[in-house]
Amino acid sequence: MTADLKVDQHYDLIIIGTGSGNSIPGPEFDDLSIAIVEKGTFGGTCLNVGCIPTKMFVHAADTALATRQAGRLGLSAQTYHVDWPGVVSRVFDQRIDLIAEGGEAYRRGPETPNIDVYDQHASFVGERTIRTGEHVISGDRVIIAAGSRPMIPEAITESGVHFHTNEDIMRLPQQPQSIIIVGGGFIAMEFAHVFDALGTKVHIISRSALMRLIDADLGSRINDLAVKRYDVRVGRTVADAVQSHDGITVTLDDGGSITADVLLVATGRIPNGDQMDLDRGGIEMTDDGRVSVDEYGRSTSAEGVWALGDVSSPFMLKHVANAEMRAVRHNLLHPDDLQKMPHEHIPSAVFTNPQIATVGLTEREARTAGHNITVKIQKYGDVAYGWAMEDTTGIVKLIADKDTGKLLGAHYLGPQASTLIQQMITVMAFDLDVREVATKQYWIHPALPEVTENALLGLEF
Ligand SMILES: Cc1cc2nc3c(=O)[nH]c(=O)nc-3n(C[C@H](O)[C@H](O)[C@H](O)COP(=O)(O)OP(=O)(O)OC[C@H]3O[C@@H](n4cnc5c(N)ncnc54)[C@H](O)[C@@H]3O)c2cc1C
Ligand SMILES: NC(=O)c1ccc[n+]([C@@H]2O[C@H](COP(=O)([O-])OP(=O)(O)OC[C@H]3O[C@@H](n4cnc5c(N)ncnc54)[C@H](O)[C@@H]3O)[C@@H](O)[C@H]2O)c1
Repeated sequence: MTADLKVDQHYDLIIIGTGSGNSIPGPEFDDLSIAIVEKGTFGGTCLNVGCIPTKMFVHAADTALATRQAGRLGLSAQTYHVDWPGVVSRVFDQRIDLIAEGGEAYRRGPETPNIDVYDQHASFVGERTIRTGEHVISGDRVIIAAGSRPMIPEAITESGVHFHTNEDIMRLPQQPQSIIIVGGGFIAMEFAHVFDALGTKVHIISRSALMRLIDADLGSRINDLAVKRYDVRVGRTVADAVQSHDGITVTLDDGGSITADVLLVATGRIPNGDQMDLDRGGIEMTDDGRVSVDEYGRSTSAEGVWALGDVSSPFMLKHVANAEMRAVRHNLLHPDDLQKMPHEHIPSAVFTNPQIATVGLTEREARTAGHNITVKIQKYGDVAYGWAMEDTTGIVKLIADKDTGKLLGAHYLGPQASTLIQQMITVMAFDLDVREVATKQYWIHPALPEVTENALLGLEF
């Protein structure tokens, strides 16, 4: 396949993508020649346009919203001014961009002399052979860690209007007065909170209910809360869009229309394998567009090729990409002692307001799986710290197996959900019996985890 190709350089290892892929080469790899190929900004999605900058915006938004809601605590407070360019500069100029630049300089510099960096798009031209810009390089082993990109509905691309995604919305030069967000999942919910809390009028258009895959008891509350803050159009999609003096006017599939300053598209993400001529490398894809790997991260069709993270994983989350990276790194170093990709009890959190966090099965999934279940929904407002916060909407929902005492699912909607859930992640990871978890440890009084304690005590066996 590669016989008639002139290969400029051969490496022991090629890594495509510097998100989680960049964490593979540690000291154990110092005696290997390594090529890292990154066509975009060093550090990938999470660092540059994903998890980290969004949460830096969310923290500012949480502060602004807490100020807006301070009246319920008997305080009179107000956010007088949002210095949007200042927020953007704090996030990017003072933090993110420095980290990305430092990461690239480190890989290009004298500390990692065994590593060459290529900065052009990589595509396969043969078995474990890649073209990147003018170079053709080959490797004994290749790791595809090329991530994913935003999926844009055809009606929007065809309309020709200027739209934003997570890749540029956080670098807008000025805060918009109004924004249309298309999508009702993780990204839409986080940005809707950010913009609304900072004073932008938010319109959401979502084909499905907001957070469609969440447990139904949380889902109904999330959707009820959202309509109080945003103009929400669920069950709708975009039929057309036009640019005008006033901004962008989107026509919905029911004939309605919305005009706003800017348009943000957050309708899901596509793994990037489809842009890499994988077939020329003999690399199979799954029906839903991911690089096909076995439970150890090896390509199911191409010897010596591995994949990890969004490009191959069923879970598009950074902690999963990192965990898969650790498994693949171990497997490269210990071919006789392979570790499985850790895909059990994967938690996630959405940093909207109120926060959402979930691990394990929803009630419906637990019932469908045939478990004999016990369920408890505990309100934040029924524990002391919930009173302190005057919380009226937060809940914890726990689902356990009545026969075994094991936790099947934990779902939080409310302040600090992403932190509170960590105890339930531990319970599932270590397969603890919830009856003991409730009673055989101290719970600090009157701290917020008492909401979890009460939920556990409320499970009936
Ligand atoms: C707005 C947003 C917020 C998010 N927030 C969270 C969160 O709070 N928590 C969480 O767990 N997850 C979050 N995620 C998901 C998380 O960012 C991803 O799951 C994670 O970054 C995937 O890592 P990766 O290494 O697989 O891919 P990436 O980090 O995307 O890295 C892939 C790299 O490969 C490069 N590349 C792609 N194709 C090629 C090619 N052909 N040649 C050369 N280089 C190539 C890309 O430029 C990119 O730098 C968020 C995602 C988004 C978009
Ligand atoms: N905090 C986090 O962990 C975090 C944050 C952001 C993103 N992520 C990851 O990134 C992934 C992608 O996020 P996302 O929000 O883009 O996708 P998503 O899959 O979470 O949600 C997509 C939403 O877009 C809607 N939609 C799809 N096509 C549409 C159309 N044509 N018109 C109107 N609505 C449409 C869907 O109904 C759904 O509500 C997430 O699934 C998650 O894995 C994680």
